Amino acid sequence: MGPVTFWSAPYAAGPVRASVPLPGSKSITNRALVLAALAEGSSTVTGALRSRDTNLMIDALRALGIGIEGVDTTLTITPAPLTGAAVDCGLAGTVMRFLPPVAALADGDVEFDGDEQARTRPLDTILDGLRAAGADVDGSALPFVVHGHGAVRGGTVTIDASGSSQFVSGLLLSAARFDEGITIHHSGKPVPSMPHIEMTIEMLRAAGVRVESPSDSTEADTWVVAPGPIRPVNWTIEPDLSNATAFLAAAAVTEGEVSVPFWPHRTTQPGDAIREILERMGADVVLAESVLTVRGPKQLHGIDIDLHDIGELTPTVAALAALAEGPSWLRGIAHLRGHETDRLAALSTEINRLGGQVTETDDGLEITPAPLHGGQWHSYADHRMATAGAILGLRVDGIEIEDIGTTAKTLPDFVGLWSHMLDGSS
Ligand SMILES: O=C(O)C1=C[C@@H](OP(=O)(O)O)[C@@H](O)[C@H](O)C1
Ligand SMILES: C=C(OP(=O)(O)O)C(=O)O
Repeated sequence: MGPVTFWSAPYAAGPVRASVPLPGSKSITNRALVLAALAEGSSTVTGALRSRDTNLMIDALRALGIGIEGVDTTLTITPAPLTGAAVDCGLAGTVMRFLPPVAALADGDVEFDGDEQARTRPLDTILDGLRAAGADVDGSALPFVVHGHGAVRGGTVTIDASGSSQFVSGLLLSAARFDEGITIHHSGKPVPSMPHIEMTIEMLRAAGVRVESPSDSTEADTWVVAPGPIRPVNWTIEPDLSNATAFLAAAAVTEGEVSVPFWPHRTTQPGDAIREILERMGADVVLAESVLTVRGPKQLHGIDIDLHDIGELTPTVAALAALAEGPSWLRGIAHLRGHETDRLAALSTEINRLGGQVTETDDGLEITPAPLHGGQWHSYADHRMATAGAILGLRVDGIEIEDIGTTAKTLPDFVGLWSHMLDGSS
């Protein structure tokens, strides 16, 4: 670990006005890579995100024997027999939850490890689920080993996926390659981040896999994947809408105007919900000809919102709420305690350090706006904590953000894009 560095978050003296094109979605890129690796022929990925999380996925698949060629955002993936390997998950939920089922199909031992902080992220649910599907797995958290035997039986498994939707997505992505496919029953509190499971299902169907989800059967909380081939696909990746939210928030908090081009008309990305959130908070939001434009109001309203399905947006919404004129309640997000860091604790600690008034509840945050002052903002190796600090910095002079480089998890050029966005502002 290098020395701790702090970045002076730029203060916006006036309204921010900019158009900001964003790189590809982390969630779609990493699903496309996994499906391409398991397909029956070569696939391409165009507009891939290249960031720490996606590069870890690429490195891991290569280590498992998959051919991945190409430069930058255009990749060709050529499946090959899966072999034993060592996989570095970093802090990437998509790598640590999507690859164990792939590893179980390999011939040989696959050793998983990751960042120190990743060792506390929940994994037991998916590793137990894999064992129930007949895989040979040692361990319940990072580091762990999957002893691949070239095939997985599959069948019916019951898991409690209330901690993360990625437990369901991870099993679904590989299940067509299991001898019996898979039937997943969820038993427990509601599964969070359902749009991310929809994303998995849509992408599986695009690759010719037969999937039944609760929305097309009478059985709640049950997903079924039939065994069968995964077709190669030429994937085109949408821009990352969750990363876009920080830039759109810049317009919302400075009475500015920010546009994001190539906004999809229909998407499973949770980031799309920022449109409704910003409107409810008083911003003017227009989607026309694939360009999303947000115009900030004189003063943002507080919001009472259940973010269970779209927890990824919490750090942005918390920053907006801290700068609003009335109180906000962010609910349904207890599972954020298992994200990159305990995001409920991190957001309340850091906003309060700057003079804010945030209380953690059982399943969320209560945010009462208070005059904020400059000071240090700790990132906890969490890309979205760092970007939340940057949003506050636009309105609060003197915020110093620890380890802004952590944004490379999903957006390596955050500083460049943020500075460029501010170039044209007065
Ligand atoms: O499948 C995915 O790509 C993701 C699912 C969600 O995870 P949780 O269900 O753990 O919140 C989300 O928060 C994460 O950033 C990405
Ligand atoms: C929770 C997140 O990431 P991960 O994919 O590592 O779970 C996130 O990006 O907000």
